Amino acid sequence: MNIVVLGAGAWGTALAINAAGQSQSPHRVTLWARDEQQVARMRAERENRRYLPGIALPPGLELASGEMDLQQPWLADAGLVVVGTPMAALRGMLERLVGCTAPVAWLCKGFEAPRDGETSTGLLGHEIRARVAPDLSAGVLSGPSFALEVARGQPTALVAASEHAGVRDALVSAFHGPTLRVYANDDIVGVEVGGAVKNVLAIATGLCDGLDLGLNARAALITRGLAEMTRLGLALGARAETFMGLSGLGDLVLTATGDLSRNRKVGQLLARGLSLQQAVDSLGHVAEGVYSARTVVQRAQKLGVDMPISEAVVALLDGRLQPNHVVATLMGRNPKLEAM
Ligand SMILES: NC(=O)c1ccc[n+]([C@@H]2O[C@H](COP(=O)([O-])OP(=O)(O)OC[C@H]3O[C@@H](n4cnc5c(N)ncnc54)[C@H](O)[C@@H]3O)[C@@H](O)[C@H]2O)c1
Ligand SMILES: O=P(O)(O)OC[C@H](O)CO
Repeated sequence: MNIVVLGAGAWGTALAINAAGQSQSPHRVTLWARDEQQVARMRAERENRRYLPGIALPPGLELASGEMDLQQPWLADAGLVVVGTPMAALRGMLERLVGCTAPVAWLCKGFEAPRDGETSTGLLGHEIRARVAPDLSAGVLSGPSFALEVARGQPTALVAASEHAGVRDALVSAFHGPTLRVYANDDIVGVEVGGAVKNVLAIATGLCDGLDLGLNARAALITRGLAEMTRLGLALGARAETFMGLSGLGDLVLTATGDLSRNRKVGQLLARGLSLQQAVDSLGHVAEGVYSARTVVQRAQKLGVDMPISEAVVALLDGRLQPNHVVATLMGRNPKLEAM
């Protein structure tokens, strides 16, 4: 299969390395970045030092830069197009892929920021696709996966979610291999809600751990976070069992506890007294929870869904709640039934 990965950040590069680097890989893999200088350096160094330092690009991995449109020769015969940009760039990429006949999958996890102020709320990837490129066969590749571990070939399980069987099958054919298991799921709503909300919850557990509040508190945040993620997902039409899977519980546990997480790191840095801007600037990578948190809460409120942890994260990010008051605020709420 001819696989094209658009966006050479940490995750796009890691997946491209994985697909191109398998011994006797049946795939031809092209990694595209908009930054021509970055691609020139990657060609010279055979490494993506800015986003994935210390990992060699396999000899067979091809690199491309410049305009991204369907006329480009490296895109014309693609069997699968993977969009590896942050959520903020997904709409623009899908607009440029209108007319593409190959399956398309994005890797980003989050809600797009609202587009016209107070009147709209941010969208998940499949909702953007339905508006700008309804004829594309598309889906998402998600699940618990730190880019560095995938690039190193450490064992990982992902989930390919789409309403189109052809997209799920293409993702499995492209990436399932000795170190990656790719499961298929037709509940794209559930998979996308899990991927978006876990980033917000990881900010909360990063804060909790940064303040040394203990393992009990972290377990409580993860468990009650899973409950609120599930409530939002059900209200948006997802299936409950998806939240017990890779993109729900799996990615929540990884991101909320793993020190490779950028979202968790934001919480830890806020606990140390850094401002949000300082925390975001120090990462050098996108932390989608920072941009999705408000939308998670807005959409939950519109649907009448209670999401107290996400609300506390928004208050923290907005500066309305001081770091050392977040967990006390959550603990101070009235008792309730666990099932609610
Ligand atoms: N890093 C991970 O471990 C990981 C794992 C799973 C999912 N994700 C998700 O994948 C997405 C990308 O994450 P990442 O870690 O690769 O981010 P990153 O910050 O490492 O890199 C983002 C890349 O996107 C490029 N980009 C930004 N806007 C663009 C545009 N308009 N056009 C083209 N390229 C653009 C940047 O130049 C950069 O190369 C995020 O939504 C993230 O949540 C990341
Ligand atoms: O580093 P984070 O917090 O963006 O998380 C990366 C992946 O989404 C983990 O699955």
